[in-house]
Amino acid sequence: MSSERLDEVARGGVPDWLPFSKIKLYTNAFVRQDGKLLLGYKKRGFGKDLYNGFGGKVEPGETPAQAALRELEEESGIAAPLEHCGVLFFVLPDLEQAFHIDIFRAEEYSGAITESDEMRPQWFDIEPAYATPNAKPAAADGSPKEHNTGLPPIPYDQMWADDPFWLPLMLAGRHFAGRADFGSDGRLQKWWFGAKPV
Ligand SMILES: Nc1nc2c([nH]c(=O)n2[C@H]2C[C@H](O)[C@@H](COP(=O)(O)OP(=O)(O)OP(=O)(O)O)O2)c(=O)[nH]1
Repeated sequence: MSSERLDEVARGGVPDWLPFSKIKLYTNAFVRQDGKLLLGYKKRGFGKDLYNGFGGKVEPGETPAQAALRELEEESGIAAPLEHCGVLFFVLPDLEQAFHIDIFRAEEYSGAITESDEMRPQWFDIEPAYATPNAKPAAADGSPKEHNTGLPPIPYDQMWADDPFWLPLMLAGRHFAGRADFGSDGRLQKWWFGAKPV
C-alpha cells in the first residue's frame, strides 16, 4: 500500500490499546466469483468453528505473498492470482505476540476446491451491494441490485468479531488497514479501521 492517508471507516472501544512484545506474520486469502465468496469452515486450532478466508503463518524464508498462495492451496486445493488488498493487526489479551495479517483477494481460481484437514470450503452469496468490485450500494435510481446465487449470505455471526468492519471494504474493492484488540471474553475491546479514499 502507498503512504496515502486512509479515510477512517470505524473506531470504538476503550481508551487504550493492549500492549504486545512481538509480532507474527500471517496471511488470509479470499476468492470471489460471480457474486459469491469462498470461505472455509475452520475445523481445528485457532479460530475453530469460525468461517474465514484461507491462510496461516508466514514461514521463515517466505514472503507473505508466497505464504498466501501456499496456504490457499493447502487449505482449499486451489490456486488463484492473489492481489494484496489490506493489512490487519490483532492483539489478544495475555498473549505477547500480536498478529499482523496480510489480506489477499482474487476473482478467479484454478483447480478443484477440496476440503482439507483444517478447512471445509463453502460458497456464500455476496450481498447485492458488493456483488461487483467498486459497486455502489444501490443502482443510480436507488433500486437494489439483483442477486440470485441461491447461496446463504456471508455468515458474519460465525466469523471473527472484527470481520464485519473490513470484509465489506474488501468486497467493495477498497484497500484497507485496521487494528482490533480483543478482551478476554473474545469480544472486541478497541478497534480502528480505515480505507484508501475512493
Ligand atoms: N478473518 C479474520 N482472520 C483472522 C483474525 N485473526 C486471525 O489470526 N485471523 C486469521 C489469520 C490466519 O489466516 C488464521 C490463523 O492462522 P492459523 O492458526 O490457521 O495458521 P496455520 O494454518 O499456519 O496454523 P497451523 O497449520 O500451524 O495450525 O486466522 C480475525 O480477527 N479475523
